[in-house]
Amino acid sequence: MDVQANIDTEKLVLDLFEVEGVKFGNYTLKSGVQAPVYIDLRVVVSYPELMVRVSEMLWKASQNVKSEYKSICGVPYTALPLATCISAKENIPMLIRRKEAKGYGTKKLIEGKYNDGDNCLIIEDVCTSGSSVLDTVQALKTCGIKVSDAIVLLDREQGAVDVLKQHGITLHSVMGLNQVMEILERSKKIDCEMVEKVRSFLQVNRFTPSTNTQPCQPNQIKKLSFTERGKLCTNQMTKKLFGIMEEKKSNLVVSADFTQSQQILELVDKVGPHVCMVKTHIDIVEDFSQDFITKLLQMAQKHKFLLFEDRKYADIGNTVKLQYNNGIYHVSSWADIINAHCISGLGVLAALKQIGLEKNKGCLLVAEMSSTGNMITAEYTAATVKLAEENKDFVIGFICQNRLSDDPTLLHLTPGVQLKKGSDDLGQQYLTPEEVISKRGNDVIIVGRGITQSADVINTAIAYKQSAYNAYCQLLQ
Ligand SMILES: O=c1ccn([C@@H]2O[C@H](COP(=O)(O)O)[C@@H](O)[C@H]2O)c(=O)[nH]1
Repeated sequence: MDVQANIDTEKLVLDLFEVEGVKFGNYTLKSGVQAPVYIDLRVVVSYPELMVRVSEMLWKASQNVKSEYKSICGVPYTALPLATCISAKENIPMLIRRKEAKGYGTKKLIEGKYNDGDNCLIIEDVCTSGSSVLDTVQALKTCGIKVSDAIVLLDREQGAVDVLKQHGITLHSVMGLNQVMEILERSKKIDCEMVEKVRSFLQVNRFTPSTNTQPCQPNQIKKLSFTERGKLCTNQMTKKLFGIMEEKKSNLVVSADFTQSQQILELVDKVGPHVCMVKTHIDIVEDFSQDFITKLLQMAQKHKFLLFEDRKYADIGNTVKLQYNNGIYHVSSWADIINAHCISGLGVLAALKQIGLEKNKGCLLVAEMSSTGNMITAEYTAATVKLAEENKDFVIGFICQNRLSDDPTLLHLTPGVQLKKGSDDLGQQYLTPEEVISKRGNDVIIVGRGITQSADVINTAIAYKQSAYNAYCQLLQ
């Protein structure tokens, strides 16, 4: 690094420290991990001179990029104004990645002009694992745009270089966290104790490139208890569910797939003390009545469980809205949780949200299915996970077969569970509770016929509950 670059970096670090862009203390990161240092470059928009300086340094670092590129794209949101400054000053076209689910208009993931096969340079403010860069790369790829390089102002040096390399992307950084620490210690802004604390944090908390493209393995998942995960949630429904699971020591959902309301009520009264949730298919009930719903709600209160209507909404937004709120079932009036396939686009989620959000309801996205030959692809699952991560105000997790997201505030609920591995004669496939929780790293088992068709419903429910909860406890050790 030349002398001038060193001076510029040092000044920038001190200025960022002054405006609290770099902070020390005890911070909970997105992954749920506690960190002694937090970098928050969102503040630079309030200091235009600083913002220009940061963008100039990013541009300087981009001079090391060997590949040609047609445009730049900032990772939303913090790097958006930085990319805008570079684009305007250097006269290089910019692309914008749309982050929110947009249920109307052109539904474009990427705004701006581009051609198939164009190369785009990514601009980012801070890199930890490289996952935010990869999200933007994925969105660009969906539109036929290639990415070979990314520029970041501050690399936290926790493994992003290797993770991105595995995806064919070279990460160029203006500075690393260790360099930031050296500058701040030299300038007496922090003491050597803090430097040591951050260094050992960086050593222990490293992200490594995955060895395959399969969903993350349980041993990669942070060993947080349901209570600890509940504390990280801002979504009240997720928080509530984590609380019930811990209090009742149950990560069991029973699927009450009976066609007579009395059968359901009898089942629910027996298994209620042992489950965190009861799942219904309300449209198979032949004698549906408001009185049945009233009694079901009373049971839910008596035994402290949530009600999940497994309707799997999948139509266009307007229809879904009517299905959720109207008809004879008025699902939104009694079900705490519903679920949806996002096959028809973002309108489904937008519609359910319009009704459910103000009633404090939760939604699970169907990301994988248990049935043999189902047509869900890896790309569809990945897109569903992204949608969930971007809509956590309403989405509480997934219906899935594997752990799909390492976000501790998203729940993974798995149907297709019996005490013995097997299948039925209509394509349903069963895994054991241990396989689902310990090996695959999911949170909750959903059991239907394994319990409902047993001669001893109560003791069978207890056996499933203990098996799933013990598997969860073992993961924590
Ligand atoms: O992929 C999926 C999604 C939902 N289900 C539902 O779960 C229960 C399973 O019942 P079992 O009697 O335990 O087979 C049922 O209500 C399904 O509609 C699923 O099985 N797989």
